[in-house]
Amino acid sequence: MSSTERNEAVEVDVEGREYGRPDGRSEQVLGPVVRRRDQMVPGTTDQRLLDTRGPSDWVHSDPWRVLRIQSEFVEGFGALAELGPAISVFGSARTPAGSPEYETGRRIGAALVDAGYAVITGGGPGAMEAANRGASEADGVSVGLGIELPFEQGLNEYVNIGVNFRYFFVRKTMFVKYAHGFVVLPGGFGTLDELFEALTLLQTGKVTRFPIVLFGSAYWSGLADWLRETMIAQGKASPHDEQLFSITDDVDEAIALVTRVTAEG
Ligand SMILES: C/C(=C\CNc1ncnc2c1ncn2[C@@H]1O[C@H](COP(=O)(O)O)[C@@H](O)[C@H]1O)CO
Repeated sequence: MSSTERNEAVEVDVEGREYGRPDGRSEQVLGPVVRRRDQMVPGTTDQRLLDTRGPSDWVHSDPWRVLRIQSEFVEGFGALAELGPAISVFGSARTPAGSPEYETGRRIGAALVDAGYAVITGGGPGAMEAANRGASEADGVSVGLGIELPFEQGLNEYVNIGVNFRYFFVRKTMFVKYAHGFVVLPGGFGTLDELFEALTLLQTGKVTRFPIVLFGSAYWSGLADWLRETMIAQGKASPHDEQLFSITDDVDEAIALVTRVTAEG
């Protein structure tokens, strides 16, 4: 005897599995959707989620990447929304632990905490570790926004809130969105990328009142000279764009400069 003969509401799918309601009612509830009589479909939503096997190449497609990107924004916003006032500190991943530059980063991290700020870094080694270390040793909030890189790497041990990102551009949004300003220690391409992202956002008015402090005049003055004498002199930026950042060698002055806008309200 077939299942349809046993019970009118129970039907058989193409693979011979029974579906429909065994209590005799021809109705199917699929989440918010109700299906009745000949609109009923085999199985449940959970069964289709858990039981199905099919092609998997869609995980490498752009629509799926869009969802992954969206989930990074969701995770980042969720982790950082309640952070309170914070400053992002950038600098070279290659700054050796214990070097004078590293110790300066550590002092800056601690001084920012003493001034009432959380410290956000890229969560990696070198200058990032130094700033996180100073912040954590001062019992402050020490945030590391890590990035997936082609080689094995974890968040430095001084991070006490960490979020790992796949996409650089999502991570860069977090550095700006959750900080009141940037302190930039000597660094390479990664540091310049973060610096110029902020400068571009400021220049184009996408962010306002966002102090950028370059720490270390011996390192940064060559760049500042080139910006003034070549880029601005040849009309590729405006003379007032030079005022989008400050340069200092003094930790206390760096903290005063980077927190000035916030302190002034
Ligand atoms: C080079 C090594 C590790 C790199 N690991 C990084 N981890 C997290 N964030 C990084 C890393 N490298 C670059 N960044 C980001 O760019 C900035 C530093 O780049 P730079 O080229 O060294 O200036 C930094 O602020 C990060 O946000 C092995 O030691």
